Amino acid sequence: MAEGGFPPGFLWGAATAAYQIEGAVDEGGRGESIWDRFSHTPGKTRDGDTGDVACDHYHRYRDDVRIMRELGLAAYRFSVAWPRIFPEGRGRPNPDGVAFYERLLDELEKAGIQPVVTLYHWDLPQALQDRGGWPHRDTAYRFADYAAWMFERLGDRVPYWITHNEPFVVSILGHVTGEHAPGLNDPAAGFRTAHHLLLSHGLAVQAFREGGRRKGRIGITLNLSPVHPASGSPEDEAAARRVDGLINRWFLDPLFRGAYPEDMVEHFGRLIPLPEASEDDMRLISQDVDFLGVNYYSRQVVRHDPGELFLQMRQIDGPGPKTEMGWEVYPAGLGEILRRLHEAYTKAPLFVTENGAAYPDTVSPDGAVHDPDRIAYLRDHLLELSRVIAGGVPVQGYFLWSLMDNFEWAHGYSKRFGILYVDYPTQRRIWKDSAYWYRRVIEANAVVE
Ligand SMILES: CO[C@H](O)c1c[n+]2c([nH]1)[C@H](O)[C@@H](O)[C@H](O)[C@H]2CO
Repeated sequence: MAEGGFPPGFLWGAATAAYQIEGAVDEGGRGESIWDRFSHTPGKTRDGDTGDVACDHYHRYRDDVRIMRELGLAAYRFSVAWPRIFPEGRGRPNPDGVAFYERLLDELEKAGIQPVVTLYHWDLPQALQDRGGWPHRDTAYRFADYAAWMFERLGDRVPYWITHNEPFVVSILGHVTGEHAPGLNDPAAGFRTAHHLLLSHGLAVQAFREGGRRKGRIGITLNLSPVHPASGSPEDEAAARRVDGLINRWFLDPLFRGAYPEDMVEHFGRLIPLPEASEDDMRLISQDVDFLGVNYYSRQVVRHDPGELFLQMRQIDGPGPKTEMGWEVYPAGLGEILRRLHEAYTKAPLFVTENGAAYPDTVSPDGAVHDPDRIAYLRDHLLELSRVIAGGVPVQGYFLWSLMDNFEWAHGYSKRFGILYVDYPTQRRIWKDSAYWYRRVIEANAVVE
């Protein structure tokens, strides 16, 4: 392939998530999620922003799919809101809930766009949280029931299923730092959550396989980052290994090696009561997947800090330019992580299921949204991706985060990741320059200027 080129059939997509774009939180029989509860809790989100309306995608999905078709997307990654399917998280399914997703699938099918469905992108039914949430082992089995019901109902229409989006973020930000729903500060609960998320993934894979030879493929999406020491000192290198041990290896090792990383079990075991990892659990967790999704945004740079309780480390800024999230622009990290996965963890196909950047986009007097920094970010990461694929790593698709500006969790609507600008008061979608650019990339199946 020429520099910047991609193989024939490479899957060009964009990604979103239910709570971040749908709105209509009280429509169609939807039950409350932990993000409804969290975002309506004073002080939890910037300016008290909530996903009550978001991008009103629940009502505007036809127009949004039309834009996807005009962009030339081959695939669209979205998540199903569990509380729309099972308002109480369990029991009787809600026909109006699944009907919304069937209408969305109809539009995608008419547009020739392949659906990539994430079953869990953080919006746990509040009713399950009230019964203990992810720290409670039973929730893993409720997820498996939900997943099995979805496979039965939509299995013939969905070519790619992703069980979970970023179990690290759900576990640590939701249950240890408290920045995300349900807002707990309980490390033991965080590690039980991580185990039960992985267990629920395994139970869902088992249900998918037992449901007969389905047309689709199933995988999981992890947020993965290279972790670099701030200096070559042994202390900083050890700190980097510890952070790598939590962000990357705490999830990769169970999924692909059938066991938690020993160095980290020893490290955390001294601080926190860790959940039991039975042989049966680890066998379920490490079943083969058809693909691995990778969400990549930046690298981590860390130094040793004996005063920090959890990992004795301090994250520091890398020297590169920063996005509006304060994340260093570091395209080489995408190649580093993808090559490491292929060499050390799995020969399964890989998908970049999220990559993108937030910048302070504004609408210019000419009505356009000029976002050269985002185009530069995307171009540099796609050039790196092209090199990785040319080097033999089987990356089969790329999903830009995000199709449109949306509810950025605790940051509310203050951060814009979309290639479509959303004017929230009017809900107008305005193509940013990056949208026109991405359409040209897709048309060329190669990075363009
Ligand atoms: C370190 O970034 C994480 O991997 C990450 C970044 N992001 C994510 N995970 C989530 O999957 C999305 O819902 C966010 O909207 C998106 C942008 O913040």
